[in-house]
Amino acid sequence: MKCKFLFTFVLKLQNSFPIALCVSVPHRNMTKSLLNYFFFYFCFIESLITSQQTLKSNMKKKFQSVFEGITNSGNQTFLNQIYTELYITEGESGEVNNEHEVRQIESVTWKPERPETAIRHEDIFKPSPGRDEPIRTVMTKGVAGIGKTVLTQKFTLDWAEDQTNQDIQFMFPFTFRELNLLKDEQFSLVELVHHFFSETRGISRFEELKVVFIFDGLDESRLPLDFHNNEILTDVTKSTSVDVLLTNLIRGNLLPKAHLWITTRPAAANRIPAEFVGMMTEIRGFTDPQKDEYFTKRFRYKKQARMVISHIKKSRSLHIMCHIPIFCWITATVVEEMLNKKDEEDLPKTLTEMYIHFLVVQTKLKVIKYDGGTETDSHWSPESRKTIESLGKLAFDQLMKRNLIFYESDLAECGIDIRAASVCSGVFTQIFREERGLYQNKVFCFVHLSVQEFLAALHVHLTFIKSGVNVLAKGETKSKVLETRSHGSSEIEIYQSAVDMALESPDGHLDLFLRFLLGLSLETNKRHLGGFVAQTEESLATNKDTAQYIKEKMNNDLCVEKSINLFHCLNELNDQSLVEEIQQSLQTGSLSAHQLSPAQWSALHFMLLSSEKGLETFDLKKYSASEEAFLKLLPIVKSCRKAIITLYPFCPLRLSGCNLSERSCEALSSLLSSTTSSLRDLDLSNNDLKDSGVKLLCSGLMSPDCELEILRLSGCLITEEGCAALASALTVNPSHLKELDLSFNNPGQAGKESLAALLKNPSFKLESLSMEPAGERWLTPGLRKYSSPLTVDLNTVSRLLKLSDGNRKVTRGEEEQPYPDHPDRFDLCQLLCTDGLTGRCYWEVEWGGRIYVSVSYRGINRKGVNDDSWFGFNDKSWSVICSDDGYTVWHNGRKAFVPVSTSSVYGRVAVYVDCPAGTLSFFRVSSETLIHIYTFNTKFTEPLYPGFIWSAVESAFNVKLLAS
Ligand SMILES: Nc1ncnc2c1ncn2[C@@H]1O[C@H](COP(=O)(O)OP(=O)(O)OP(=O)(O)O)[C@@H](O)[C@H]1O
Repeated sequence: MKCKFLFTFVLKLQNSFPIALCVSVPHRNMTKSLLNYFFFYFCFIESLITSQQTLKSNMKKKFQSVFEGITNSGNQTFLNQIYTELYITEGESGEVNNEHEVRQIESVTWKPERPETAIRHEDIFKPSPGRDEPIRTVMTKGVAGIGKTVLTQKFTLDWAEDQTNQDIQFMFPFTFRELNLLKDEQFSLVELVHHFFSETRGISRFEELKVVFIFDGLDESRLPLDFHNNEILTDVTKSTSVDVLLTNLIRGNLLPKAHLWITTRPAAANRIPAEFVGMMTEIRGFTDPQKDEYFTKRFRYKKQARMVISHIKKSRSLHIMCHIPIFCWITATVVEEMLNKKDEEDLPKTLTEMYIHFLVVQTKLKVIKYDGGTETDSHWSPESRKTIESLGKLAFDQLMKRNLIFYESDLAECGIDIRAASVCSGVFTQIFREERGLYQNKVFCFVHLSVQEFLAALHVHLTFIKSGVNVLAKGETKSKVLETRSHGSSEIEIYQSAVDMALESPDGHLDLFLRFLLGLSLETNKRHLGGFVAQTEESLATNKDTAQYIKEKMNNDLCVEKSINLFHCLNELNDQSLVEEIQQSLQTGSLSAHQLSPAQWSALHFMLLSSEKGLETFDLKKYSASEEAFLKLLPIVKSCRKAIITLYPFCPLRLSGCNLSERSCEALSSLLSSTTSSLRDLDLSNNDLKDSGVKLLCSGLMSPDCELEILRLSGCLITEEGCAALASALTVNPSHLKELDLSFNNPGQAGKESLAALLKNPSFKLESLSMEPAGERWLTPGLRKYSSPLTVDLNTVSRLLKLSDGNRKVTRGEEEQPYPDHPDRFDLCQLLCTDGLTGRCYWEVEWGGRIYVSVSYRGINRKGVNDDSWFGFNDKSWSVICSDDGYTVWHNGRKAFVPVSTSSVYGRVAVYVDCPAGTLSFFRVSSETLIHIYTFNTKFTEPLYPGFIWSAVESAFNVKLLAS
């Protein structure tokens, strides 16, 4: 058809309704009908704009304030005033997570595997780099109280206030909680929208509009969401059940161009098949700076904010929990009330303490606000006791059934009638909240799952104190407990059964409950509850027994998460023994893998992860030079480069001389190829990795995600084959590795050439390649390849020492020996060997009695009996003292290590020194195995000389130099 007239209108009526019309009119007569058409069209646009503006204005009113449990008392908290940016990440993982939700926030530091791209909330639908197509469905998961609802609220409010996402024409925020109430109703999609958003009643089609549907709280959905069996529906005007509507909307059968945002707690994320989720995001909570920001916003006075921040930083448990915004709010509520009356020192330090104060604050508020009482009146009136008791029972019963939301019938089961419940929720608004759904149905929930867990634990205590019944016991045992109560053994049974129950739960849903239960058993905490919970006599002894029981459980092979929770439990019981043990070992030197029990391992994990300073370099030898230790500490190795708390992304990984084998290479390879690995510097020297280990490592090295710059493989038993594997891995991934150390291996001519060629090739980043010394000699396993024979320097030998066995054995003599005068001779009972060491050297000696095995600069003082000449007591020498008290390491008069007693008066020690690297290591030798004692890291400025001291006049004290 030929075009006679062509009208082109480009109208921009309103930001979100840009209209471009390009109309060709085939005939002049058609102009009238065209104008008619425009008239109707503009009316339609105008009605859209009006609907949008009314909707925005209503949303502004609805979402400008946030529910914080105080709506009933008339106060308002403005969202924009308190809103603190959250750390949201994009992650592909749609995996089901069965862990307890509160514990997951702690374990974020343990799971840095998933890809991490931080996203700002307003960009949730924007395509991420490398992805062009728009995202239809975004799912955001996050644990209870992490801020999912607040986030969707902020997203909607920003839109309604014309701040962000103005290309979106309509936003429809739904909650599953409300949708549950329409479970048995029939609607078309359009009717459902009209039902909740009456402002849009003038609009009958949404296909051509840019709309966003938000569905908050999938975990609370009581709709079946049966994606497999629900009928297919494509007509937005056809009536059906809400469940069918939702499954079809999510599948994209209805409104395929709409955007969907679904939020959920992690455990329910899999209720929507992964194929219908375009992008998975996760709210990780507040980072450390965001926690500070939250408290700074929350408190009117800066001084108060500073005090709270410094207080929570002192307490590990509180600081971790403040990742969760709702816990920040609980902390702020409690601290605000207490700061007026108490010093910072008296503020709650453990989780249980914090929740007890929360309860006390709420109960006091009730006395003042609702009962007309004053601050000095007792807050534990019979009514408030009764209320707390009923809530406790409800909390416990529902927790055992895993219910977080309760209906009238649930309350009736606990003997709470609906009227009383309304009173509870009206009075203790911050503890128990009443949700009013459509049609005035009432649903109840605790303001946070942790509050339910706390009240449930309180219920267990109260029931036991009142009636002697252990509500955790089943059937017969319950009454047995009642009988045995008088014998004083039943209280501990409660704690033991709670520990067992928590350990049996696969998803840890009783973990926090257990922490509270144990926390409540402390006398100090009972005192905080001031008479509400009676004190029992045997508590102190019981606590000790419970702590012992927990430690025994920790020695069973538990998963990391479980033992971490038990560790928190010990903290609640005020039992610091495990931490102290580890702290002492760390302060004084090294930990041996063979000495650590599983419980101590958890303690070490916990302490490393909680280190406030973070890890700048991870040096495995500091903890334990063993493969077992490496594999156990791998989560920390990973977390030291990606974590919310300790962010040192480029920390070098020192694993030299740690007895690692192929097993570790596999783990390292996956670390190198993980998308989140920011490992740049890896030192694997002096591990017997062999070619097979290097090949495994190469698969990580060639991954496009590996950005390693420095790799040290010196003394790793590598031959031509390993070098070839390295050369081909670098050919695949040539752009990162700058430094490769392959000295003390046997690369052969071919190996040397293949790698040297890369050095010359400009397309490779490689700048430094060390391959000397090289040769067959370096294929001897372990450090013995560096063996160097020792020769006693006869001019240095004290006259108190006697030589025998061709000068290889030295004994403390009873009489002075007639050695000639010499300026190098020691007055002290010690000697030095002849050759000054400058490279890598290793030697072994047998000792008997009490002997110092040392290295020293030649310039050490020879005359007189003073610290200047005594090995280990000046800055020129280093010693390990070997005796039946154990091994102690000394330098410059300072003791570096106090290990457990050896209770043996003779033994074998090995010394390894790498002069250029500045490392000096001492080992105990037990059936040819080297057990690491201590490593000094320093800078040697002169050649080193091996030496020995005999510290007492005992002829049995001797040193035997072992042949290499
Ligand atoms: N970004 C934020 N800034 C300030 N406070 C916040 C923020 N997010 C959450 N909060 C606080 O935490 C409380 C709980 O948040 P919210 O209800 O959004 O959690 P949720 O993840 O939806 O939890 P649930 O899964 O239990 O429904 C809020 O009432 C508010 O006090």
